[in-house]
Amino acid sequence: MKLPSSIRIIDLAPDYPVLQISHPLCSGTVALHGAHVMAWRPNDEEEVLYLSPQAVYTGGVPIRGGIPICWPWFNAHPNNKELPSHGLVRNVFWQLKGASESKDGVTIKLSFRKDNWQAALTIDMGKELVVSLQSYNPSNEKIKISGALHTYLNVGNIGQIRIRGLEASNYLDTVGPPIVRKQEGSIMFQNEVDRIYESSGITYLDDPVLKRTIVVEKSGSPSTVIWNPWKDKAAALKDLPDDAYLRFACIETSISNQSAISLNPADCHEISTKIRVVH
Ligand SMILES: O=P(O)(O)OC[C@H]1O[C@@H](O)[C@H](O)[C@@H](O)[C@@H]1O
Repeated sequence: MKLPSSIRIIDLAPDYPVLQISHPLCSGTVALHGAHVMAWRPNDEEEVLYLSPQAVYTGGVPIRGGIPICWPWFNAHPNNKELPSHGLVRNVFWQLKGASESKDGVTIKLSFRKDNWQAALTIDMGKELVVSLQSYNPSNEKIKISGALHTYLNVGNIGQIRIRGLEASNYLDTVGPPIVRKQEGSIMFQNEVDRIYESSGITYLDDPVLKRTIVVEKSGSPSTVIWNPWKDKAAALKDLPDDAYLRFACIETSISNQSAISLNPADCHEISTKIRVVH
């Protein structure tokens, strides 16, 4: 495939191709492995996504940071614990289907198919980042899908950020025995946070250290996951520096397993996340 001048392909590791985007409006990196947006920033901004300096670039290993695509289920499989966490597609190479550029940015298209699981991802990168995941049902039977666009956002200091937009939403708190709670006010981080909010609304991450607000809009997604592993869990993750929990918060455009979507034969469902920075 002939790539436009603002996109070039390099091997980050042997047999590990990534697309490097260098456009007048933005720069970024997309791995074919996992159809993974590893980095993105408008050219006048600091990096918007957090990418672990200890991320592993080998087939079969999910990349820590950026935007992992969790699909067709979220976290542990709902009834088969032997299957990989967060689905089938974050640790395999996707097919590159298209790459184009315009004055507004670049568009990259990737696809995945294994048996009756078929998905496509469109990445629009410019002053905003839009990632859209289409799930298809190529089979003759109804299938169920859930998952997440598991976005790691780069922050100045986790202890000083605040997430708005989920006030008054119910959430499933999964730190300890799962329990439903109601959000009071905005979210601040003082320990591990692992929550599935019932919300299809916009969220705002206010960062007084980097002096910016990251706005996350979404569609096709009935739940928003907020995650930070905090100190002990971060230390247990080999592909994350011990103190890296201070540097990111995940706001995940998701479909929880509880609200999995049924797809009839030939049906398609799209979830999409749109990220921008405001000052
Ligand atoms: O370590 P993984 O498989 O990438 O998962 C990271 C986290 O992903 C989040 O989406 C989940 O809510 C957490 O429970 C999980 O720990």
